[in-house]
Amino acid sequence: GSTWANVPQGPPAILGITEAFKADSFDKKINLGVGAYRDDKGKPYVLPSVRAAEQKVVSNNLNKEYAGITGVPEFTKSAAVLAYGKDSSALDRLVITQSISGTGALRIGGAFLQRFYPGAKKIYIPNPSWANHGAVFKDSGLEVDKYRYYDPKSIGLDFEGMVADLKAAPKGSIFLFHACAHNPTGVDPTPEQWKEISSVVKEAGHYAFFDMAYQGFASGDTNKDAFAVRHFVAEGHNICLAQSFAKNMGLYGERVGAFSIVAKDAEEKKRIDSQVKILVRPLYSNPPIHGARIAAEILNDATLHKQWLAEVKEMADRIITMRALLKDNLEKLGSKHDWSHITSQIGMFAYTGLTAAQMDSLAKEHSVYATKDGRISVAGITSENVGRLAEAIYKVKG
Ligand SMILES: Cc1[nH+]cc(COP(=O)(O)O)c(CN[C@@H](CCC(=O)O)C(=O)O)c1O
Repeated sequence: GSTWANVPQGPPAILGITEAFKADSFDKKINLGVGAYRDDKGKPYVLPSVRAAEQKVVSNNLNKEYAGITGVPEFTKSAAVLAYGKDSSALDRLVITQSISGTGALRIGGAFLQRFYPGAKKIYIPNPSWANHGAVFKDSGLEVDKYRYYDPKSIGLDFEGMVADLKAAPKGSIFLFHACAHNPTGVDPTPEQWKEISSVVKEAGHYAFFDMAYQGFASGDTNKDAFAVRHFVAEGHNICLAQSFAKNMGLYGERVGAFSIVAKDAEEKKRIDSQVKILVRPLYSNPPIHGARIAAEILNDATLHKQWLAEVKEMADRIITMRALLKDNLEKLGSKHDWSHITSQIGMFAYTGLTAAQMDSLAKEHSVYATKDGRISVAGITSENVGRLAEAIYKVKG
């Protein structure tokens, strides 16, 4: 028999929605599946600041030699400042390595925790969380458990449940937090709630792992979106952090990210840094240089940095405008439901509260494609399709 006779058929991945969308011949079909920004014409958007930075990189005529194991230093140094803030006490005790975007950063983090975390090799992720979190940490060799996060009744944060689960977990547990723009719900703790979460985490001696895949893309302000990360560090949590530049710089396919660990001091930083290198070397040896060079140009050149901030704010503002338009259209159609969650949620996604069956009807009867959990990528909404989208939602939910 064949070598691979025992390989089972797996379920379709998240990107399966895109296949169904592509197969649909209806000319007004709408894809609200994948978490990638689209402009008001529904087209992928390459930020002008990214194009300009890329021109600069190309004109520098650099060679194509290997980067070091931890990547392009001009990138990792500036990514650290972006996340932690230029005056952060973390910067001189920070271990940071470039990664294969956010996913790669999470994977390095999971693998490092599996090797060296002194407590239980188990990570608690929010319920619900990004579809890939469970698999990334499971494949890292960690046990994965969930903490209460989303409240279907209020279509908001189950803050009491979250705090209760933080308190109930064994002391010194690892918790994963979305720094901003929670995926898939778009529901974030308020700054006040983050302060409470930080003290509960400190009280219980838990370890905080932040996933910041949308810095700047959530509110349009990179500092505001980094509040939770910076508050935790200021409160003395030596966190670890996964950064992605897929969305806020539109560098999706360039796979630009970073993984960092805040160490106690310079001596600890040296030890951790050596072990991160030992972990990364046999994984992929060293990361791709082109995207990191583009990101470094943007972050390190004052003019490009300013231009980029304006463009990332523009993307965030378009998303916020589409949220308001969808809510208004639903109300104009006469829907009696409270749709305030559509505008109170933040970031790429809106958790509509629609059931899997209703999401199925959206696809089958209305050619609107999104994941079964009721998540829609707001970036897929345009001023041209928002009316039809509202009608479709009104028809399946009322
Ligand atoms: C919270 C979160 N963390 C990490 C990542 C990883 O991104 P990257 O830097 O590209 O490795 C994503 C992308 N999630 C959106 C993109 C598609 C995907 O799932 O992947 C999404 O949920 O649609 C996240 O939403």
